[in-house]
Amino acid sequence: MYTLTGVTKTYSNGKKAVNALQGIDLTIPDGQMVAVQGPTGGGKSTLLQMLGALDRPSSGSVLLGDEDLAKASDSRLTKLRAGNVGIVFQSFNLIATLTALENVEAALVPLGVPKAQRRERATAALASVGLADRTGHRPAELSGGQQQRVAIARALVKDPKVLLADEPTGNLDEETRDEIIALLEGLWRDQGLTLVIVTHDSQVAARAQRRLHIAKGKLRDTTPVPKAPAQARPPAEEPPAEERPAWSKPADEATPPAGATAASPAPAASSAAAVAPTAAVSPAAPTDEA
Ligand SMILES: Nc1ncnc2c1ncn2[C@@H]1O[C@H](COP(=O)(O)OP(=O)(O)OP(=O)(O)O)[C@@H](O)[C@H]1O
Repeated sequence: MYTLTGVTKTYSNGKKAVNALQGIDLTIPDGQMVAVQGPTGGGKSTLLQMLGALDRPSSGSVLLGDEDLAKASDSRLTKLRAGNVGIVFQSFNLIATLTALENVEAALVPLGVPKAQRRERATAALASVGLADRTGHRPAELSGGQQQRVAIARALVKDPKVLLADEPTGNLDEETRDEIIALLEGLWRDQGLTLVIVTHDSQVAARAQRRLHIAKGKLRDTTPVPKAPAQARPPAEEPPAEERPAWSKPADEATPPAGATAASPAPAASSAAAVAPTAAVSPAAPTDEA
């Protein structure tokens, strides 16, 4: 689980300081799928860098579990990143001279995984993204969607708890975008990952359980609140005829003919209690619907 409290990030661009994050408070429970949207320069990538332990905040705390990433040493951050977090970028960031298998294996080198295991795990990771038959191809021999699959396999081969994706579909056509999002959703559901996707694409964001919006370094939770089902018109307040005093009954009702039944009470109003926006706050057990 992430707990961010009062997170700020200020960059100094020459003489001018840029407040990229301005007092972010955010909790992300384990296993939640979160989309982060917002205008260019709003602070999305900076937030992702904080979550991915790629950078430290200027102030505030970023807890991953109970470890404060803001206070961890450089070597500890590297370890935390390697063991817990997989990151996928818009531009794939694959090494051009290596095959798909070698690109994925390379992620395990800093973890000290022996060569034979690296090969085995990388082969399995590529199979899990549907590329079992492309392990020997170099990036230039793969389509954009396939390259992104390699990048996803490279992020997942470390068996992370968290997968962060910065515009993962930004360089892809619509059909490939849908395939990659379906793949990420499937991996999220099957592996119980926490998945945070930065995206400009509302259709991608709509798939997430939780939606955040960041502009000028300030964060808002914009998860849509589910609409309560349409309510039936409330029944008249009038009590059933048999409970009314005789003087209030219409003449033909006041003395029912023998054998006639009493008027039925009006149907009870449906108990359409408003549905709370659970997705915005609850831990996100991946569901079968996703
Ligand atoms: N390394 C850096 N040095 C200086 N300024 C930076 C740095 N990284 C980001 N910024 C500035 O911080 C602000 C937030 O940038 P960030 O990349 O987080 O925005 P973003 O929402 O991801 O934008 P985009 O959608 O264009 O990628 C911007 O004004 C940007 O210019």
